[in-house]
Amino acid sequence: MRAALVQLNVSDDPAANLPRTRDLVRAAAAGGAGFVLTPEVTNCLSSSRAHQQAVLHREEDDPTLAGLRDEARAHGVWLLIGSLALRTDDADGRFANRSFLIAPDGSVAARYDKIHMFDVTLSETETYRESAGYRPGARAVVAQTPFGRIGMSVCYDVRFPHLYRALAQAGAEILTIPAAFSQVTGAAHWECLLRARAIETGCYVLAPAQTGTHAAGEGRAPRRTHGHSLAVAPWGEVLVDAGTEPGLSFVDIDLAEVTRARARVPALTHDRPFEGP
Ligand SMILES: O=C(O)CNC(=O)[C@H](CS)NC(=O)CCC(=O)C(=O)O
Repeated sequence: MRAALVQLNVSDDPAANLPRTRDLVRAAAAGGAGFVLTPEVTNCLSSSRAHQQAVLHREEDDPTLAGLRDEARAHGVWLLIGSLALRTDDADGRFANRSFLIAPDGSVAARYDKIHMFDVTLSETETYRESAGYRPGARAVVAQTPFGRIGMSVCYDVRFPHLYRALAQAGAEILTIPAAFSQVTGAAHWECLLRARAIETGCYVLAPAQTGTHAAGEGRAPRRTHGHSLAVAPWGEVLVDAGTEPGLSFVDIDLAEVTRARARVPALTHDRPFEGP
């Protein structure tokens, strides 16, 4: 099975982003991919709550979701929409950071709300308060496809290894980790974290990423993301690194590699109870 990682440089204008994303999904299908993956916040990357209020939709009427479901159906591909920023009915007005698995008939096969919120002060000039704008999820999701079971996650989740252990122990063979990783932490941690999650679980890791400079809204410095969409094999080798330009990367998935890695080092079955600390 061939997968394609779509690397994007989205703006804060969902209507401008969608045609570019559709073109890349179409090109991925034309290139033989049966599974296409897009990054976190495929519809809109914005740090301005006011702007998000103006341009974001609910799941039921989100044009990016509708357009990409059409694209999956038109080409008969499985599609992981890394995430969409969506309105919710929450009283506090927070959005959902929701990942979707779309089946080749265009239906929603699974959805996952990002659990861990990036509330981090990287420096005096770079702070993130994701939980102020987004409502965290509270449910881990494994979804069945004809080419393997998918353990879903988003971006900052990658720093919480117990989530991935739970996904793998629940049957996941492919972990999806779509991201909009910051340039600073990406340079320091991204590849290492992704390879560790693959090695610990004996899963493929597919991590489509945002890249480059993004508009940030009034009075804020532009956001910079790391790029380097990555595919990692269950034994830990990097199979594909997309660099920093938007575009497509293809990778072949063979579930026999999952079996082989886990047979060589069956750590996933060696958990032991312990007291303390
Ligand atoms: O804000 C949005 O609209 C979309 N969400 C994101 O870009 C999120 C939260 S700010 N980014 C991350 O989780 C980066 C994690 C990261 O960089 C790390 O773990 O080092």
